[in-house]
Amino acid sequence: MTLLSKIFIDIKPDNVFNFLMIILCFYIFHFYYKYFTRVNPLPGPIPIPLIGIFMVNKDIDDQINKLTKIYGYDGIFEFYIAGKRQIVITKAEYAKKFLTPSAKDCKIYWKRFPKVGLFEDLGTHQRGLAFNVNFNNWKLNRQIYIQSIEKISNSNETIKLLNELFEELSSYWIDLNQNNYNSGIIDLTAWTKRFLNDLMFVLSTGKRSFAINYYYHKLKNDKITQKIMDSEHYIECLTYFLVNISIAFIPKILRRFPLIRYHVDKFIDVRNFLFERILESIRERREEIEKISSSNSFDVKQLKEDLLTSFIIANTPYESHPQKSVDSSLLRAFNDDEIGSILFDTLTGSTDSVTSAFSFVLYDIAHHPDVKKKLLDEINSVFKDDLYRQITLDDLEKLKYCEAIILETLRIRSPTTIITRYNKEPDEIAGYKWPSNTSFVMHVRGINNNPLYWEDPDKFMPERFFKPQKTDKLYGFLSTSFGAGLRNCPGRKIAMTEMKMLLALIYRRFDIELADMKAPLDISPSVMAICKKLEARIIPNPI
Ligand code: HEM
Repeated sequence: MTLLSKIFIDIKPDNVFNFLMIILCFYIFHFYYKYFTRVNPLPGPIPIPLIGIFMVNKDIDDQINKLTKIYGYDGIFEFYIAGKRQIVITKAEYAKKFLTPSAKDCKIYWKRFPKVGLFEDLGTHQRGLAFNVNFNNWKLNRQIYIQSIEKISNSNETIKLLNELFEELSSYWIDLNQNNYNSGIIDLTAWTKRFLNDLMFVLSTGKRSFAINYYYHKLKNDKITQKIMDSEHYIECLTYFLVNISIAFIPKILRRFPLIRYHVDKFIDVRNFLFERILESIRERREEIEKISSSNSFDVKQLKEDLLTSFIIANTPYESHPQKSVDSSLLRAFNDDEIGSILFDTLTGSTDSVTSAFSFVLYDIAHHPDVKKKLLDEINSVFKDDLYRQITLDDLEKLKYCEAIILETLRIRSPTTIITRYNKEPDEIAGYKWPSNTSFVMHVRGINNNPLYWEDPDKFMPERFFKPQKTDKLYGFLSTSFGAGLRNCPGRKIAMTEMKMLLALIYRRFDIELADMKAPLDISPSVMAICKKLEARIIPNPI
């Protein structure tokens, strides 16, 4: 018997407890020693070791917002999340290096995360977009992504699809209304999420999913087929993944702890299920493309314009715009896992974000009758009495007030709470010199509601966007909700198209009354402000 095993056998439960207590005391001492000797001490709450400062079961965006109001007056403060120091920036001037980065700053502040724990274990940190930590690989993916998403963001086909899906949705709403389901009250967040999922599924994979169909039949207690049920399970998984994304960052050493282990395993199962569904679509589409392209009369124009097709033909002779200024060793066709990772980021990033933003928009309109009146006036002036014709791209162009409402909602409250960046090299920010790998957190609401840049920042005034804003000069765009600089949100155009279309489509034909005007927004306690539900009475306008 070795000396070591003898020692372990001799250990009694009391000794184990004492040993653990000594480690804990040591950890606490070490934590506070590092805290009190940290570089550039900034204002901020004193952290609790391991936990940091946040109540994990409460709206995190709201908690950060309260801290910003207490400590963020100078544009920079600090807080701790799970034992790690975060430098919070609430002044656009200090965030300029992330917002409008020069070529040099791009390289320094390109990283969103230093490590992406679970994704590294799954090997997906070198693929896709959102969690990719390999600069050259990300750059190529991003270039191809921008070209592909540009094609669908403002196309006539996308607008036609939105019109058609809405016809289906409104027929369900009218039927529920006629049958006085739940006294006319429906959950608008639940419907929007399913509508947007069905839309993005077609735009991404060319295939239809049946989430709105499922939801309607579920409410009516109808019999539901397996195919339709699958769409619903998929949506539940998408939301679970996004709401619980912080699980991916739990340090490896903690992942097997009894309570944590269950959540980590569930998170991986959900992620694998979503990924497998995407891989299925890729395999099907590859077969279709091979079949069509083997014909003698094949013309590239015969191929569909969805994202999946664009990724499959990227870096192949079928691609119309070959990629430039990227690492030439990467110029080969994507394999299934690479395409899967890009589509995965699209499907997880596009449904709950737009759903929540749109739920906030509906909530704000309901609480501002003057804004609602102006919105209805604009809709009436564009569509006159013709409420049933398809909305076109030209109509969308004219809906300027609609757009201003969305921007104002996103300014006041966005689904995006924070935007993170790590500096690859030591650098100076806000007059302080920071070592490399400092974690910077741009607080979206902190900048979007800062009185330095916005007149009456707490007031809901869509009209403000008809005048130039101070922020135009600072970072050249109106809202930091979609992130900033080199790594900003590539889906912002399609997100705005979806929300403008939905606003016009809904208010052209329906009136919305919130079920409880006094209720605050119902937000999940997650790093992203995901709206859980928005109950409202939806009343068809008299024809
Ligand atoms: C209102 C809706 C949306 C909001 C508020 C939003 C916000 C954001 C933010 C803040 C980021 C990080 C930006 C940064 O770090 O600077 C981001 C990244 C991203 N978003 Fe969105 N987004 C929305 C909709 C969409 C949609 C509709 C899509 C896809 C169709 C999408 C796809 C992505 C992707 C792929 C990334 C990762 C980009 C990269 O790492 O290069 N988003 N989004």
